[in-house]
Amino acid sequence: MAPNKNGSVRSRSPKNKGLQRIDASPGDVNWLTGAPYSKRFFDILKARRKLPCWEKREDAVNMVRNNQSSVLIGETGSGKTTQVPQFLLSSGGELGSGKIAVTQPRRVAAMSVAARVAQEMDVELGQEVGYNIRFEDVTSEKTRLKYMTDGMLLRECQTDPLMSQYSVIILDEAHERTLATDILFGLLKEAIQTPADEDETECRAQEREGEPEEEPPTILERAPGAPPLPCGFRRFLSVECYTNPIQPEQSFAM
Ligand SMILES: Nc1ncnc2c1ncn2[C@@H]1O[C@H](COP(=O)(O)OP(=O)(O)OP(=O)(O)O)[C@@H](O)[C@H]1O
Repeated sequence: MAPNKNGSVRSRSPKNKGLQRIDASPGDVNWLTGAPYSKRFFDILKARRKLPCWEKREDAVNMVRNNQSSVLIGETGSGKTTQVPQFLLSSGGELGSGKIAVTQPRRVAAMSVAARVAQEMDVELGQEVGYNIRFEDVTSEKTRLKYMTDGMLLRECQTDPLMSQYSVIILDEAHERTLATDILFGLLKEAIQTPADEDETECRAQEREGEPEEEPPTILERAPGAPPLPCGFRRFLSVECYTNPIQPEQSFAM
């Protein structure tokens, strides 16, 4: 990659037009608000372009677009939490048609990541990017990207089991196996169940016959049909992305 006239390095432009707009140039306006971008936006963008996930942005979008459930694996600090939701939102189409939820096991993480992403997108926290933790809902009607504790999403499921306001649900820090995230796995799996998934689950059950001890399902097994997208890093952490195309005519038994 060669430095451009501003001295910054820009990676190969993705084919997806929505993704092209997050790699803004001076003079562009914010695709979310229509306002001119601030100087801070471009300072942060320079750093974002160097994150490992940035290079994989088109792959990440295609993976989530083409699969009902996906697993993203990358080393800590590679941009899974802050970047990938932005890629999905900006890519548009079905993925950007509803809100994007990103769960965090901890309240502080939900708040601080939302604040960081709001800065990166050059929007006011609580507007296009917000967070929802117990006793604190910093979102608005404009909110497209919502960081929230896994407990809050679980609570929402009680009144909306299909999580119909979301086009994508990302269960972040899934390896931590909090009770709420584990229950969400089950609820999401129910919500997106298809005959193909059932076949695959059945195959796995047959493969396991005769094994001396049942191993707990791994993250990959809990997201059937999900091809993992490795980013080639030293240490594996996981983010899980579930697309939930809104199909109001279908009813699911929960
Ligand atoms: N609040 C912040 N202030 C400044 N930089 C930040 C902040 N949050 C994240 N970053 C930067 O963004 C990069 C990507 O962070 P992000 O949380 O998306 O990574 P991650 O792959 O999700 O990591 P982890 O697996 O540890 O959750 C970090 O390397 C860091 O440089």
